[in-house]
Amino acid sequence: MSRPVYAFLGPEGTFTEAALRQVVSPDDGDYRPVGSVITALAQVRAGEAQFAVVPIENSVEGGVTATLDDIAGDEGLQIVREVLVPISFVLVGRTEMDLEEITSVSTHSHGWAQVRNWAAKHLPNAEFIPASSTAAGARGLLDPETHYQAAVCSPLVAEQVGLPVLAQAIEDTAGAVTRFVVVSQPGPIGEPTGSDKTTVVVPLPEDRPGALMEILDQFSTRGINLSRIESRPTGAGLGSYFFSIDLEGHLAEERVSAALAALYRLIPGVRFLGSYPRADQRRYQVPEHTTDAAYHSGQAWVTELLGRSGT
Ligand SMILES: O=C(O)C(=O)C[C@]1(C(=O)O)C=C[C@@H](O)C=C1
Repeated sequence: MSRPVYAFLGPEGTFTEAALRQVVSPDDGDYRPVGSVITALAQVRAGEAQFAVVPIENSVEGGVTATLDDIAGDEGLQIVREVLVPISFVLVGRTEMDLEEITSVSTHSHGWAQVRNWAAKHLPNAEFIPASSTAAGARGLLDPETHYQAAVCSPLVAEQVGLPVLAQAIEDTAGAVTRFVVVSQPGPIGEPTGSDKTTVVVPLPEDRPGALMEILDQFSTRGINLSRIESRPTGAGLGSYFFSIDLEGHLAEERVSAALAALYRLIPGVRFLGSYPRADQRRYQVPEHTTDAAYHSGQAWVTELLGRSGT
C-alpha cells in the first residue's frame, strides 16, 4: 500500500518539519516539502497530498495569518491533530564575521518577529530580507549568488548546512512554542479522548449590536473554555470580520454539540474545522451542571414530561 503524503513548509530543517517528525516517521509517511503554507493546504484540497502540517499560532507572535485565513476559507479541510514545537533560534553566517559587519539577514517573517529586539540591539546595521522559511533563508547562504550574509534559523538547520553559528538562543522570549495542526480533507472525526479541542470559524454579522456577546454566551452558559479567539478580516471590506475560535472539548460532548447547534441557529455561516486531541493532554474542568451526565438527566426529565403531555 502506498504511504500517505504529508505536505509541509520546506525545505529540510524547518520548524514545520520538526512538527511533522512528531506525527509520522519518514518510514511511514512520504514527506513532501513545499514552498508555502498555502501550497501545502492546496495540495490537500486537490487530493495530491493526504495531509498538510502547518503552523497556526506562536506563543509570542500570535496567529499565523496565512494558515488562519486559508483554512477558514471553505469547508474543504479538517484539523485532525495538533503538535507543539519549542522554538529557539541561532544566527548563522556565510563566514565567521563580527555582528556589526552584517548588513543584511534573512529568515521567515514569523521568525524575525521573534528575534527583532535582539536584532535591534546586536545587528544595528542589518536589513531584514524575508525568506519563505527559516531553513530556506539559511540554505540560501550556500548559494554564492545570495546577497545577504546571515540567517536566523533553528539550531538543527545550522548543523545540517554546516555554516558558522554567530550567536545562539537569540529569541526575545525564552520558552516560546509554536503550535502546528495536521490537516486533511473532511472525513471521520476521531473519538473524544477527554482532552480535546474543537476549532470553529464564525463570521461576525455586521450591523448587529451585541453579536460578539451572543457568540460568547453560547460557550459561557455551557461552561466551555476558549483557548484561542482571534478576529480576522474576511477581505470583503472594512468592518467585515470572522472569528477563529478554539474551544476546550469535543463535538461528541453534549455541551459542545449543544453550543454549536445554538451557534448555527444564530449564525448559519458558522464552520466546523475539527475536534482533535490536545497535544499537551491537559484535562479540563467541566462545571458539574454541563457534564454529559447533567445533560442526559435534564433530557430524561423533559422526555418524561413530554410523555405525560401525550406528544
Ligand atoms: O520557517 C519555518 O521554519 C517554519 O516552520 C515556519 C514558522 C512559522 O510560520 O511560524 C514556524 C515556526 C517559527 O515560529 C517560525 C517560522
